[in-house]
Amino acid sequence: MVNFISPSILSSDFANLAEECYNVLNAGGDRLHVDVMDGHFVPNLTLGAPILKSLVKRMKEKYATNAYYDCHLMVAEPEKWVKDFAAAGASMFTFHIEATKDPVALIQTIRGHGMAVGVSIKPGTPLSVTAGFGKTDILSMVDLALVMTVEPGFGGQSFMGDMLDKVREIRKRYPDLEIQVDGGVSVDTIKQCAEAGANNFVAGTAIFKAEDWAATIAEMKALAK
Ligand SMILES: O=C(CO)[C@H](O)[C@H](O)COP(=O)(O)O
Ligand SMILES: [Co+2]
Repeated sequence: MVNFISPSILSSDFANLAEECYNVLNAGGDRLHVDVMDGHFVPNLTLGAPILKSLVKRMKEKYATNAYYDCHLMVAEPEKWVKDFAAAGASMFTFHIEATKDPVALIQTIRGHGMAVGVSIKPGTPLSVTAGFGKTDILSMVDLALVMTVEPGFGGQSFMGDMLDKVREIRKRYPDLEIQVDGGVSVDTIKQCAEAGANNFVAGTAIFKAEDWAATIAEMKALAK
């Protein structure tokens, strides 16, 4: 299975966002993880589709780069933002299972707008919730499952190792599904994530606050093999 390192731009210098994104991809980052927070679903505010749109445009025009924009929507009513994120250039739209009443319809809407679909689950939410929306398990309908390894809302928090039980359970049931872990992932914690079955590793602080981004990403990749 292919592994991805997804640098979380939450820990980048927002005043130099495009340059930071270009540099982190050059340092070996595979996909850009864009944390969208609305001050309701989580107690923090970050960025929305207008900033993503400017970033996508600058990356194309200045750096000739078509990056993969993995957008993690930590928002209430994610349905409201599908159209805007698609228009802004999002590659993947990951919503929280706790934030919607009708994930099946939401998944169809996201796909209808040409984006890949991810579903995310907070630490306190049992995995069984994803099976509670009719006959079909939500995990069988998506491209990616995001297991939060911190309480969503802020970068720089401590990794919650007990969340890896969810990763193991998903991997057992879905051998080919992309499984992302997000929160506190670093050179110290990535190996256990990979061993549990994750193949997509979000890291903000661990990369952007490191002195040598390329060396850190290379080390993370080696540990995840
Ligand atoms: O979704 C998130 C927080 O809600 C971030 O993606 C995550 O916290 C990454 O930051 P760090 O690697 O610093 O923990
Ligand atoms: Co995130």
